[in-house]
Amino acid sequence: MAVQSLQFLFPLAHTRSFASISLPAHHNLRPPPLRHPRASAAAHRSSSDLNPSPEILKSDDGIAGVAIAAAASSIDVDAVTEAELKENGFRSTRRTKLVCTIGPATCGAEQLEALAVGGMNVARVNMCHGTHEWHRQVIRQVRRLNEEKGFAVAVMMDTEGSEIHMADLGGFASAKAEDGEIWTFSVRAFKSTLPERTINVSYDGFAEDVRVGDELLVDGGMVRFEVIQKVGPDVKCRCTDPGLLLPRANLTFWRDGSLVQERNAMLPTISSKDWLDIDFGIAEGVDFIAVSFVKSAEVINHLKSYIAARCRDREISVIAKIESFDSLKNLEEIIRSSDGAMVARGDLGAQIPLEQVPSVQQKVVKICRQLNKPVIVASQLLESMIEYPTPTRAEVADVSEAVRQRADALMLSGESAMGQFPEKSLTVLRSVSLRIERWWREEKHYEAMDLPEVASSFSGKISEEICNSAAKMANYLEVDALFVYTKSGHMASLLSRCRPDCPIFAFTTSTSVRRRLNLQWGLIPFRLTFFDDMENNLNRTFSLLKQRGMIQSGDLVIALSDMFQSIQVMNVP
Ligand SMILES: Nc1ncnc2c1ncn2[C@@H]1O[C@H](COP(=O)(O)OP(=O)(O)OP(=O)(O)O)[C@@H](O)[C@H]1O
Ligand SMILES: CC(=O)C(=O)O
Ligand SMILES: [K+]
Ligand SMILES: [Mg+2]
Repeated sequence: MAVQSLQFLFPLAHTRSFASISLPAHHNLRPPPLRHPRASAAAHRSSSDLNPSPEILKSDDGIAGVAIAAAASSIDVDAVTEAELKENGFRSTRRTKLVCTIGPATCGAEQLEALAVGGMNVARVNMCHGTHEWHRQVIRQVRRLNEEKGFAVAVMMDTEGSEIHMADLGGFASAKAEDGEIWTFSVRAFKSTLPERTINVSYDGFAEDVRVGDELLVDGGMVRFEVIQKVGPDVKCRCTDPGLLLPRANLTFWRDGSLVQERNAMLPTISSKDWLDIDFGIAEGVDFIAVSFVKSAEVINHLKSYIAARCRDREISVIAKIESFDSLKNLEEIIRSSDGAMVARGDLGAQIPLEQVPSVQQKVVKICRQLNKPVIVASQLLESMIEYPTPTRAEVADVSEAVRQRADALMLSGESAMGQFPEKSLTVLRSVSLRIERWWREEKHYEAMDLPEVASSFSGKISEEICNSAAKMANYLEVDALFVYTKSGHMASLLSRCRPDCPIFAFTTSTSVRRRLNLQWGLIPFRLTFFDDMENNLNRTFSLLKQRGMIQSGDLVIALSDMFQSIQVMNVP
């Protein structure tokens, strides 16, 4: 095996510090091959275009349907990635991850499997809707699919939060508000059916807080009303922008062009109902908890210590949803304390003027990258596909922009939860991501982003330097893949932060770390039992991956490990 290795052996407290560079004698330092043959072959093969092409996920042996056992001697591979790798080659695997909100349109076993085959990396359940029983079924179904069919789909639970929202629509899936119609928003408890054109509101102080003349925005402005009269607990409003009212839609009210935050500003970010949902999520083993309407870092820290005290053997990542006016005031501090962030553009667009949403998105994506936190861009990416089978050109441009910003993940909401074309929507996200990523690589559009140091310890600094250097080397040498052996997943995420040109194969010992890595840009997570030495790990990985046809002799890889703090460059034997 041709190996060049660069090792930084991190000193334990009682050993002496030294760094070594070892090169096997037979191997000369030579200029890099201009283009690796495998890489150029892959680049010429079209991975996919805008036309839905589900066949890219099928392989000759129908791998997506093959069960993969988790024995100590084997490797757990995402069946979908495996098929994508075989089909498209290393360089053309998708780097942008995809999150799908699960709802009535996608909660069945077959629909969930279709999403997993279509490239869903994370399934999101929104606690604003549905019962615990419903959510439990979905979560268990995802787990079953992972176990039986070799997927590595992670589960994200999204809290309701205690902002003001409408109640259910008395059993109706939606209601149409027409221009000029008078609707009543009320906090009264109606015993039997709701009177016509009446909406129940979740927040008791509603009628006291609003004033005649205020503008009421449903779902971030999808429907608008003007408050015309207050009668006790009832608020009469005239519809000024018609549209569809959906159950439990968010409500905000504006006065003289500014968002009104009266007593509702005192509502807790995590309500008592949210705490019950969080307990439920912990018990069901979710991988991520996304916290709605985060206002400060304290709430994130509080939740993290709550989780740490309850799950000793595994971790749950806490994602801060950036969707409130207040979150923008403490943005950096919130992101720093969290394990990732979501640009939740739906509610965000109801709390700040719409024209500010794109710049906030760009800012959040950038801060997350700098602080090494995964970031999800969410809401209305393909909104028209709730009803229609093709996206608008503007939606495709929006998706492209998020991919171009190199966000870790894109999310479907209503498109997959209750739309008519969930799988097609996912196909559009997948093919636009692949196409834009490839274009970006071909055009060599590297943005020079300063990556400030994030490590707090000396050993952390070494890991960070190793990852930064390895990513640079990978681009320069045009290697086929970076291999990283990491127990905690940290070194994999540091590599992902560099957004290298080649995919990152992340090997980890834990299925839970593996699922959580599935949210991060460019990472292809595998589960593997580690040996104590790197040589054995590499040899076994090569032979397992070669057996599956995922790598070939001669492929050029750079391997890193957080156990040995080393960089090795080699051709697959
Ligand atoms: N579990 C569910 N059961 C029923 N309907 C659901 C469910 N999850 C989502 N939906 C439907 O899909 C729509 C979009 O989902 P989404 O998760 O974006 O919710 P949302 O109500 O807009 O809130 P959020 O701001 O938390 O995203 C919802 O408005 C709802 O109509
Ligand atoms: C995703 C979400 O919560 C929003 O966009 O509001
Ligand atoms: K929510
Ligand atoms: Mg929201």
